[in-house]
Amino acid sequence: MANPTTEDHSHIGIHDIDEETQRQISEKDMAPLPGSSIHRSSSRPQLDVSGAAIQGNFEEKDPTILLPNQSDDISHLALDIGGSLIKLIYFSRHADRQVDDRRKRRVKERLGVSNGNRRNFPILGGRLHFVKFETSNINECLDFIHSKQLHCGGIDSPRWPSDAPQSENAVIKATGGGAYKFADLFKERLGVSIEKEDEMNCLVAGANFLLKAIRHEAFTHMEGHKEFVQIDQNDLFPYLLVNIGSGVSMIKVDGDGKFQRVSGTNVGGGTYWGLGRLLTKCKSFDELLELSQRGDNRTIDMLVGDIYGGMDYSKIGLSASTIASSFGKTISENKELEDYKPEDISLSLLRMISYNIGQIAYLNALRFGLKRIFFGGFFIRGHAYTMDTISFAVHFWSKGEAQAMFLRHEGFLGALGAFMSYEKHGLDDLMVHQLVERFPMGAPYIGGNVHGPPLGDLNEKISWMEKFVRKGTEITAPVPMAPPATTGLGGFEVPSSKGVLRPDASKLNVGVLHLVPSLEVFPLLADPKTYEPNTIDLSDHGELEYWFTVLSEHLSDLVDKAVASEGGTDDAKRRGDAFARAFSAHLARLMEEPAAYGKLGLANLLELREECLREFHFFDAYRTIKQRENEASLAVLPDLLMELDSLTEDMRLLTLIEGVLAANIFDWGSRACVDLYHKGTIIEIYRMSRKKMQRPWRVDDFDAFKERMLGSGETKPQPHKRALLFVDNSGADIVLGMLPLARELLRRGTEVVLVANSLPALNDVTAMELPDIVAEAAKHCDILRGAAEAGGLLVDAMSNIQDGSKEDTPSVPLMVVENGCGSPCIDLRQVSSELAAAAIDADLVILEGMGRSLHTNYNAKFKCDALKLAMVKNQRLAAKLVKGNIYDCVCRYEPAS
Ligand SMILES: CC(C)(COP(=O)(O)O)[C@@H](O)C(=O)NCCC(=O)O
Ligand SMILES: [Mn+2]
Repeated sequence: MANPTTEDHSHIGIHDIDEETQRQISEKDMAPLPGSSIHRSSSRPQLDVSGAAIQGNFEEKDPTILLPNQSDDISHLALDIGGSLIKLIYFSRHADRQVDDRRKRRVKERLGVSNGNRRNFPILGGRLHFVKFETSNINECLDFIHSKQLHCGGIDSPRWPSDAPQSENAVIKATGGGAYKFADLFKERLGVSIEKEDEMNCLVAGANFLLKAIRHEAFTHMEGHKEFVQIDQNDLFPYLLVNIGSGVSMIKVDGDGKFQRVSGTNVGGGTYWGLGRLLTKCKSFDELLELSQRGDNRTIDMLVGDIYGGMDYSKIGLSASTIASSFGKTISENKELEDYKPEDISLSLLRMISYNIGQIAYLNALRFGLKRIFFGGFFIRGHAYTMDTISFAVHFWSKGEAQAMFLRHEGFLGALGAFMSYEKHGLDDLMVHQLVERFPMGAPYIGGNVHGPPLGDLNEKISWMEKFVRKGTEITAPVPMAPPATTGLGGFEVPSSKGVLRPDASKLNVGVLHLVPSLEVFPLLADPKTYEPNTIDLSDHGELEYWFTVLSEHLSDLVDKAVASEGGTDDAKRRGDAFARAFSAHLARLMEEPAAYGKLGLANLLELREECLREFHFFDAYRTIKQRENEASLAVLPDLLMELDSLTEDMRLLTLIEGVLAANIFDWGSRACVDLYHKGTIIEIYRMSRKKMQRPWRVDDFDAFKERMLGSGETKPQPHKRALLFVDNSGADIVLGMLPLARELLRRGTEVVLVANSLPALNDVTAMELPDIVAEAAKHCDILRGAAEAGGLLVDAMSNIQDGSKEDTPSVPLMVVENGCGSPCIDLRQVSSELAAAAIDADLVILEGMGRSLHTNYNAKFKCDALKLAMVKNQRLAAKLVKGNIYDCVCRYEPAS
């Protein structure tokens, strides 16, 4: 079976080259390379449609079109070269992993699935990576571009550029002063020309894109507390954009491309860094910032209390601790520069500049009647004190009327804007649900700098992880960053954080953006705007700590499984180690700052684990377990079906639901359950679990569900037209639980769509595995067979049906669709287009399992009838969610809302 990988870099072929050799190669190869440039007939990139061909099925609606002669490379890279920092954004395509999956094609034919709602280039998805460098180390940036071949397509590109025709006209989009200053250097070293884009245009385009397309982009930061703000796309304008770079620009933004620079100040990041360097002898901006963490500005600043003998000046609302004059105290004391602590100077300076910017920003907002102010630029660096001070100034002067907001991709506005100016990629109409932010994985860490994006090559990733280990405790996370420092009330007190701002704290604070054009919002959500997938709020620290511990404790077991799934080879062990380190590092990182990559829920943590496994090429750690359990369960299925068929309709429905709940015990993600599995065979545990199914369950809406299904008294209700069954685990769960339930629905004339994972996660069954399981089950059951045939599921799998008792009665179809994710949970804001298409005619949704119906979606409301079925296999969750105990069951039925 082909591995459904998220990316496949095997074509890169540099596994065998060690790092040192690679470095040497890239050093000596820095002259323009043959093949490093491409044809450009004008400064605007244009599509070369010669030789265009449809990829895949011709009959498909909106098929992918391959342009073999189109160099899509240039749009892979854009830069913002500022006075102190270079910000780089590049795009890597998802490697083409189209498998000849007939199930997919059948589903498309049957359901009329489109390629999402996007028709433009690029039809294929990809990733946006964010990287930055010190401008003074521009060579490091050039090395990076060169080593990843970003100027000619990138190593992630399906087309390796060696055969690309050479031209003098290769172009990279760039903004910022350095686009002018370093143009010759780029030409000389990489053989590419820089096309300059207007800085203000870029800032605005970048900010608009982020605010519209990224779910948790904007946040407030007051008194150390970070809160994400949901921006309504239709109510975004006007706003004030304050970009704090070396200097500060204040821009009134009225729409896309509609803006005016209304003000600015020359007192900005450059002032802090310049003055700070002179006064403290610090060698870098980050060092200066780190120093401020330990400072006390009261030794430098003149406070109201200093003037009023320790008293507040309450008549005009000034507390004793308010700063009356920044640096004012130094005039009255007979001291020299050396007598002051550099820490105190740095803090005082930081506060003075941040406050001043906040105040000027507010005055400009007032001038134009703007309520919202977004602050961006690399001066902020996600630094709590800076944000608190700015927020305080805005809040104070506006008397709470205006609000300062910050952007997670604060430093990349200009670079993003430059990237957007390549007209052909059509990023401008991306929707929030088509972008998935993922944790940056195994980022390279060179000379104290995190270089952000995932490394293309597995071997590289592993050796970086090994390097982390060699460096010992110094590095706890691939992307180290500032602790959640709080600065006390209004940013006026001494920073209270005991944490140390690491020297490389501000390097990166964002994940990798995955562009998945085919994702859609699940159409049956009652209110997508208010939908929140996560049930458990991890902003509660106790909760966070608990789940971190659970995942950490589970880790060694998981590594064993993963390594075994790859044959237990030395290579697998090495990857297993690297995976464990990377995952622990991410956990440590998130423990320090849970909101580092946007709002964090339990579902994100569980998905992170799966992503991390895939990153180290463990594509299906539970493969053997799943196979074993499927076989064992399929062997007893005929007996179960016979037993069910002997029951009355009422009893059968109850037994079926009991069966689903009982079989949900087979969950390799639960510590308690895994311990159980040592105590008996699958069938023994299944029997035991079924015996314990005493009603009432902890949440028990069975009677209401039964009434909807069977009616009461004489009246027989209409059967549902189509049911979507979100299935969970392999083995007994799917074979003895969900399939028999599906069969019952089919028997009653309801079409059934089994919704399964696109990628493996724990022991969950995947959409790719389901057709074979259904085919096996159908060998023993006419209902399943007829329906699977009607749904086009059996065409390949059923060539050798054993019992010849095929009936010709027309049947409602049984189908399988993928859900678009590879996690034990599901975020219904981002599902596959085939699931979205299948949902159109559905009037019943059944969510099964802890991940899909408890951790996520327990509180989700649907436009149609919904049934949530799960066994709670964790004591804490049972207590918290249903005030019950481990192994309690949930059968929650909610009619259409
Ligand atoms: C990962 C899971 C959500 C999977 O459960 P499922 O959806 O298969 O019912 C669950 O196993 C879980 O929450 N495990 C961690 C908690 C524990 O080990 O107790
Ligand atoms: Mn599961």
